[in-house]
Formats: sequence, structure tokens, C-alpha cells
Amino acid sequence: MRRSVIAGNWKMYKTVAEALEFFSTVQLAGKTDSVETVVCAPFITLPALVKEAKESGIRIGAQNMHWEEEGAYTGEISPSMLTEQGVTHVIIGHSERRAAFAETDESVRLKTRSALDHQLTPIVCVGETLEEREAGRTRELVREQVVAAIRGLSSEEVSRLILAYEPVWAIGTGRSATAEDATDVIRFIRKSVADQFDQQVANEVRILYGGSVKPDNIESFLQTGEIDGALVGGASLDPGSFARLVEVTARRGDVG
Ligand SMILES: O=C(CO)COP(=O)(O)O
Repeated sequence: MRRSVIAGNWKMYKTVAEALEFFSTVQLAGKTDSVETVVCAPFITLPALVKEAKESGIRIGAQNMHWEEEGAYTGEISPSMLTEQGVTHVIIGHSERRAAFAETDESVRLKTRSALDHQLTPIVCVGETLEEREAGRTRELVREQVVAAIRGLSSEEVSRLILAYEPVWAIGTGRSATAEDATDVIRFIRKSVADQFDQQVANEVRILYGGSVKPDNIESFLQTGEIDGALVGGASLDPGSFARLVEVTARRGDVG
């Protein structure tokens, strides 16, 4: 059974005070029992949010981490620093980090491996740019990114991770992929996992869509049962719209 997921990616938004304000306002009315609900917030807010979120059932995630345990890596945060604080999830390989901070398929692989070793749930992002899409390279690219990220993992480890298909051209643009397109690519990603491992693991891994998801379009992505939830940027910043996303997703139930 695949449990639905709504994960907010706050990116570089919200100070500690603003983040706490979000949690004092958000009303999920028990919906986190049926939907794995995560907020991935800036590092500096994480300790306060883990405390604040306890009652709400919302899990707290980071947006990045280093793969090493410790070392001379100025400005980096290690997996143990996250788990010590009660962080449970971590976004890995977001396209903004690939594009602006030179993350590669290899660093994504190392981080995924390390997150799993530390019992963190990695939310591994893959997706093509507009140029790559127009060149007809979407499938080839996402397969490459997925295969690189899961290389060397065991089946059990693959079943613990969450993949997120985020076409770069749909992020923050208000132009989401169509539900048909997203479903098509996500089905292909599941097949890629099956080709590398087996159908059972592919049936267990959760795959999300991300890119201009809003309360008024999320239902269309969930309809076929192929997409297990969403990784949401802009619409996760507002407590009302975040709650609405969780509420609509809760109606889907577990699939698989
Ligand atoms: O990048 C995203 C989530 O990781 C998507 O951002 P938007 O929902 O703002 O398009």
C-alpha cells in the first residue's frame, strides 16, 4: 500500500517567527492520519518547528544535507545534525540545487544513500528542463536521474524513499504539467524502478508530482491513482492552502 504524501518545500522563505506563525494557524483536523504530511523548512527553523509540529502530526524535513557524518565542509549540515533534532525527511537533488549549486547525479546518489543510512526519508527530485522536453529527451533524462539516485540500494531501501517528478519548467511558473503528462512520466519512472529492481519495489515506492500544484488543481493529479501526492512550493507557504492540499489528498486514501 502506498500512503499519500503532501510535502511542502518552503525554499528560502519564512523566518523562525513566520514559520511558528504558520504552525499556530494551520488546521489539519486529523487528516495527517491518512496523509503523510511534511514541511521542509529552512535549516535554522527546524528545531523550533519539530517542537511546534508535534501536536499537528506534521513531519519536519530539511531541503538539503551533506552526505558525510562530519568534516571540514564550511556551511554544510550533516544527516546526524538533522536526526538529532527530530527531522524525519530531506529533499535531495531539487532542480534549484542542481542548477544553482552544481548538484550532480553523483552527489544525489551519495546523499540518498546517506539519508537512508540515517533513517531519514529522502525525497529525491528528478525532472527535465524546457529545452530538454522540447528536444524529446524527458524520458531519457528522468530515467538517468532515477537510475543514478537508486544505484547500489537494496530493494528495501528503495521502497523507503520518495521520488518527486518536478519538470523544471513547471516550477514557480504557474504553468503545471497536465495531469496526463505527469501521469505518463510517473508511470515511466515506476517502470524504470521495476527494470532496475522488480515490480514489487516499483509498486511500493511513492512518486509525487511537483510544479505549480495548487488546491484547485491537485485533484486532477491524484485521479488516476498513479501519482501518490505532491511536492509543493508556493502553495505550501499559506496555512489555508496547505491544509486544503492535505484535505483533498486525504480523500484519495492508500493505493497499491
Ligand atoms: O519546486 C517546487 C517544489 O519543490 C514546486 O514549486 P511551486 O509549487 O512553487 O511551483
